[in-house]
Amino acid sequence: MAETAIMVRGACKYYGGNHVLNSLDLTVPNCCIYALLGASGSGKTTLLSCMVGNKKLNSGTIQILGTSTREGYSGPRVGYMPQENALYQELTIWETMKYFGWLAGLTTREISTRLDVLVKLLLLPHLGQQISALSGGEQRRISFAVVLLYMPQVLILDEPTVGLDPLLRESVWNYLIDLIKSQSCTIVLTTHYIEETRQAHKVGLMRKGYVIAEASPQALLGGLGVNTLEDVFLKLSKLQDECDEDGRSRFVCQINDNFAGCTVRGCDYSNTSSSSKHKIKALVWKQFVTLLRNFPLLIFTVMSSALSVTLFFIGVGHDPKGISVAIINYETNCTAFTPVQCDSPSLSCNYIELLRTTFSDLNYLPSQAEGEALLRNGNIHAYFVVSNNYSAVLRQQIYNKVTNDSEDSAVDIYPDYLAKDIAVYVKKVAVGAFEDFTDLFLDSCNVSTKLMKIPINWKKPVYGEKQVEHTYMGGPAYLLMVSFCVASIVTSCSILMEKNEGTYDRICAMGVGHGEILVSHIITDLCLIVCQIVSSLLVAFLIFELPLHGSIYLVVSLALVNSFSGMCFGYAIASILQSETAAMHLLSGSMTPAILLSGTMWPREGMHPFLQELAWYLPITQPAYSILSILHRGWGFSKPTVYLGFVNCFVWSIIFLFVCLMCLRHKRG
Ligand SMILES: Nc1ncnc2c1ncn2[C@@H]1O[C@H](COP(=O)(O)OP(=O)(O)OP(=O)(O)O)[C@@H](O)[C@H]1O
Repeated sequence: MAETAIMVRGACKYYGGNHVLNSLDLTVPNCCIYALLGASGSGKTTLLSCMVGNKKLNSGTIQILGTSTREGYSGPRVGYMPQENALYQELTIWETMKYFGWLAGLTTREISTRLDVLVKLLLLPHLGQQISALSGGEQRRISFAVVLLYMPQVLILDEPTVGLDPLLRESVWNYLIDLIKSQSCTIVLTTHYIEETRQAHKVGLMRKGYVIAEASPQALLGGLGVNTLEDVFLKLSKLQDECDEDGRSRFVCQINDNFAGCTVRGCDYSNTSSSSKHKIKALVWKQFVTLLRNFPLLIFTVMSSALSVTLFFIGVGHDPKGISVAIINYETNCTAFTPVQCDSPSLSCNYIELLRTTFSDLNYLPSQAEGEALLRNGNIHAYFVVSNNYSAVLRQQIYNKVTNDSEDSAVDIYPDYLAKDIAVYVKKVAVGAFEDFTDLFLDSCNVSTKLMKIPINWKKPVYGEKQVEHTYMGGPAYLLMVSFCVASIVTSCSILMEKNEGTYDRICAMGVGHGEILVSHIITDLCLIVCQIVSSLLVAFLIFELPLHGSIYLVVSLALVNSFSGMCFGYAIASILQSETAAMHLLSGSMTPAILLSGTMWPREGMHPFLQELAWYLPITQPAYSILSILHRGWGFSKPTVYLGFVNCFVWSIIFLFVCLMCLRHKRG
């Protein structure tokens, strides 16, 4: 077995113009504690992240136990304790240990046995306590216990003793020294407590992007003739600065050192490893436990689509109510109601009575000027003006079948066209009421009602009802839109939260693959999505009686594959971006055009030809046409409109998953 546990050669890492690692060399022999010292921001964490494979070097090599980290993560042979605690706040201490233990391939019994030792060593709190309820220091100890639990061959610890009291720090150091002796493991750690590294076998001093000296503490103290490691650091820093000022080649202090490490016998604990199946099982278990711990959020997530669909069915597509309309009737004041009579001098009252069935909020005004003022102030939606000899002229026009150019037989309507939908509705009601009124009038005069009919016959529609409400046309498409958006939000947030808590990197460093993490998320998120779809469809069909002429299986399958493509979109976003806020911005920025162009807000036929073409291939558009055809036309899978909806979802899912996997593989910053 190799005598060098970790070998770093010519490591370079930069962020823009900031050269954090500058051709750094470092050698960690087996069976030693290697303490990496350096000022804050000197690049210690960056180096450790590159060692465990969470970050990629721009150039240079890192070998851990003979394996290059460029070939991937080092797996459970290498344990990593990141600087942040990287724990799941919703889990209890015992669940945390079980989860990380399972990922490392331990059985529950082994976890329990080892935990007994760690509880005593690190004075861990009661195992049933939730991580979120622990203090910062307690969480730090749990984070440390996690890596000691599965006892890898190489432990990489980023500030393991920060936040611990001096007594505890001492017992931790004693434990680490015992580990080296009993398990012949190798430990690399960083710390800001310089003096505690006297107990390390080797100390590396890092400054300006590289290691300026690397030797045992005794050799460093003796070689530089000082009493403390603080003084060693100070002296070497000054020498490095002088060297830089003189423009000499870069400063490296060579110190003779006898520490040579040992030949690894092999760690008792380190030969555990977990199969993909077990890792996915552990990941899924953890996700379900965390979901259930956030029960109100879980319920809201599941019900959010159903809630939006409910609001859509209640609030969208219905005829406007409570429209306020004013009447200025110069013919008569309509005090007494009389049925329609052929020779009536107040036919306008009969027409107004028919209007009143729709416009219950109908006010009489004495003059047109008052109507105009009310309309301009936004107090009414329209006003109708009837001339003083309306009935006589209308009768003459209809009954004598003569064309009359007089305006007196017309009711003038003044609408507010800024509220265009309402103005159009007022027009529809006014025309409808007039048709009913002329029917009644002609009947009373024993004249055929056909006399006043427009010579167009609306026959029974091929699909749908004559009076179909927009709700039933827009509702299903809206359901798909909402479930796509909710799915992408849920999935992107679930991954990004894991990334930001540092747990993603931690489990990757343990050898859990991106694919395994993705599969586990797909399993959990799919369960959520199924619940969402079922609740939304139940609301649509059972409460709002959405008509269904086709196969319910096709509707459910389409809703599922559409949400699945939304999930994949969420994964792609989570793999490209780093924060939930950025993901929310991208989601809203990309979903709004997709929704606008989907044809549910406005027919695609009304768009610019280029947009029409583009919109057709976006997510949601084809599925929206597909679900409408299944629901209202009763079409089956053999119809292109139907199967293209499914094809669209599959193609987008594959594209999003591909983007996601590519980004996760190559984006190690
Ligand atoms: N993702 C990143 N993008 C840009 N700069 C980064 C990134 N990560 C780290 N850096 C920069 O790299 C430098 C080294 O950071 P690093 O966290 O490795 O320092 P450190 O020695 O571990 O500090 P500390 O002891 O305070 O933890 C810092 O200047 C930091 O701003």
